[in-house]
Formats: sequence, structure tokens, C-alpha cells
Amino acid sequence: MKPLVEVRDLKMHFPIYAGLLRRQVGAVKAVDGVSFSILEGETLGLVGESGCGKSTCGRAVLRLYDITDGEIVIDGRAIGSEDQMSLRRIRPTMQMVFQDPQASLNPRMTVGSIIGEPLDEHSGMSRADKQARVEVLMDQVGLNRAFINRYPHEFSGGQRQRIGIARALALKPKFIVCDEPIAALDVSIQAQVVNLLEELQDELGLTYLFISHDLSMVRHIADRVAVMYLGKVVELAPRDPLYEAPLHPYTQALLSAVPEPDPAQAGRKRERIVLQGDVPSPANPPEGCNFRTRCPRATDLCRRIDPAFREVTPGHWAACHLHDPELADQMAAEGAA
Ligand SMILES: Nc1ncnc2c1ncn2[C@@H]1O[C@H](COP(=O)(O)OP(=O)(O)OP(=O)(O)O)[C@@H](O)[C@H]1O
Repeated sequence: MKPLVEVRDLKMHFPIYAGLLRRQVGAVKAVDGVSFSILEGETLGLVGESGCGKSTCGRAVLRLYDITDGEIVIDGRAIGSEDQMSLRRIRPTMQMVFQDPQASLNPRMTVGSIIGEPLDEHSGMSRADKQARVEVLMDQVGLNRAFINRYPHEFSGGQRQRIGIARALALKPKFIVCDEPIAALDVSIQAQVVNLLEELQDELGLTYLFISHDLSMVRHIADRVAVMYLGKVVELAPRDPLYEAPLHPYTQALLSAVPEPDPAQAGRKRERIVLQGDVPSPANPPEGCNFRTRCPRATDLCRRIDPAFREVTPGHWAACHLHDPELADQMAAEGAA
């Protein structure tokens, strides 16, 4: 299978201005050199603590920002430096489902107009065709067609997220960025929305970038998982190797805090790794490895050299000197000293 999405060395830096003349005095490096690809029909999970750059990365990939640097190829088309006018033509291919359905739906529009709005902008359909398409979309996401003239406040949180999903599907996209799509929902309905996303993926052959801080949910839905820390992907692997044998000390720490889902394995408790200190500011990341200030395994080498993102075993990538055959001995020697 070929990649539908390819991202190379993506950077999204937000300028910081100060003073009366509003001079640029620095930049928040929210995404700072991220690379990954997503195969057609695949779900790539993107995880990490709050503020590590997940949402910015998702939005930048869809070119909701003018990116600072990097290449983005979606469905064979390089869009990294396209202007907003040319992007309009490819917009239907790529869509986003947002975290907070309440905030992303216009309260004064009916459900039918919300779901059908992208069709007005892009397809020039007749009223009757549009109504028919909206009804099909409502069926697809499990909303009763009879509610087409109701307003968002008349629906529950889970149903509102279904409206957001129907709207994202209106133009038959191939790629959807799901940005914490269940974080604002009751735990009791989170699984229903995730199941819906999975069913739609099978039915329509969709490709997902699934952003979440919920590692258990990502384990359920993702085929491969990328772990972000302070603007960079520090580990990327197929789901099972990532969860069962994480290589990067940051991934190990994140996973050590997740309860074991399988009762048969519950006895095999992981040792909890508590990270010291706060996440440094992305405006001023540490030199060398940016995780070193919180890493229990860091040595002086990590201050001196920024670890390369390398393929340690086939398909399993990590940015850590511990897994660099040329530096691992030096790490061990420095660690013991
Ligand atoms: N428009 C912006 N201007 C300046 N800084 C921004 C902007 N958007 C995001 N940031 C900063 O970029 C960093 C990454 O934010 P981002 O929202 O991408 O992280 P996240 O991992 O998605 O976190 P969360 O789960 O809390 O949304 C943060 O330090 C944030 O304050």
C-alpha cells in the first residue's frame, strides 16, 4: 500500500513579538522538524502530553497554517507551499474533526445546513441533491434524518460530535485529522464515537491522523503510533511494539502511567516512571536532546548532541542515543560515571 500522507521535516514556529514596535523577539517552536507518513486506510495515532504540539501538527498538515518549513504531500500532491487559493481545490480531500463539537458548530444553523455547508462552498449541487446527500450523511453517522431541521443545542454531546463527523465527510474526503475527537465527551459515549470512526474508515477507506492524549484509546484505534515531545516526534512504531517494548525513555514514562487494560496481564505491573520537572518552553527548548532535562537516563552526551531519529528495528524509529549503536557504549560509560 502506498502512503496517502507524507510529511517531511515539518516546522511550525509562531513568532513572539514584544515592545512598542512589535519586533519579533523569538518564536514558539510548536512543531520543530516532524516527519511521518500514513498509508492509505491506515490510522496513525499522535500522542504526547498537553502542549507538546499535537494539534498544531494536525492543523499544519492540513495547511490551516502557513507553515514555517517542510514538505507535505497528500494524495500525490505537494501542498507545503501552495497558497490558500490553490489549496481550496484540494481541501475536499482532507478534513478535520475537532475536539469540542459544541464550539465548532454554529448554534444558529440547523443540522442540515451545518452538514451541507461544505457542499455549498465546493460542489454547486441543487437544493434537492444537497438535501439527499445530507440525509445519506446523517444515516452514515447514525443520526435520525427526521432531525434535519433541529439546532445543535437540541442534541447530546455524542450526537453533536456525529454532526461534526457528518460535516467532515460531506465532500468525500480521503484523509481526516481527528483532533481529540472524544476528549470532551462522557466516558460512556467515547467508545461509541470511536467505533463509529472505525466503521466509517472500513466503509469509506478513510485514512486518519488520530490525535489524543489518551494512550489506551489510541492503542485501540491506531495501526501505528507517533509519540511527540516538545515539538518533535521522539518515537514511531507499529502499535504493539510501541506499547509492549517502547524504546524511548519518554514513551516508557508515558506508558508506565497507563493502567494495564488486560486483566490477565494486570499482575505484570510496569514500574511507574515519574518524570521530574515541567515541560520546558517550546520558545526556548534545551540544546541537544530536548527531553534530557526530564530524562532519567540522560548523560552529558545528551546535552552535547541532538539524537538522530533512526530506525532501530524495521519500522520502529526512535530519537535516543541509547539506541544508536555508535553512541550506546559512550552513554553507558557516561551513565556509570
Ligand atoms: N497560534 C499560536 N500562537 C502561539 N503559540 C501557539 C499557537 N498555537 C499553539 N501554540 C503553542 O504551541 C505549543 C503547542 O501547542 P498545541 O496546542 O499544538 O499542543 P497540544 O499537544 O495539542 O496540546 P493540547 O492537547 O493541550 O491542545 C504550545 O506551547 C502552545 O502554547
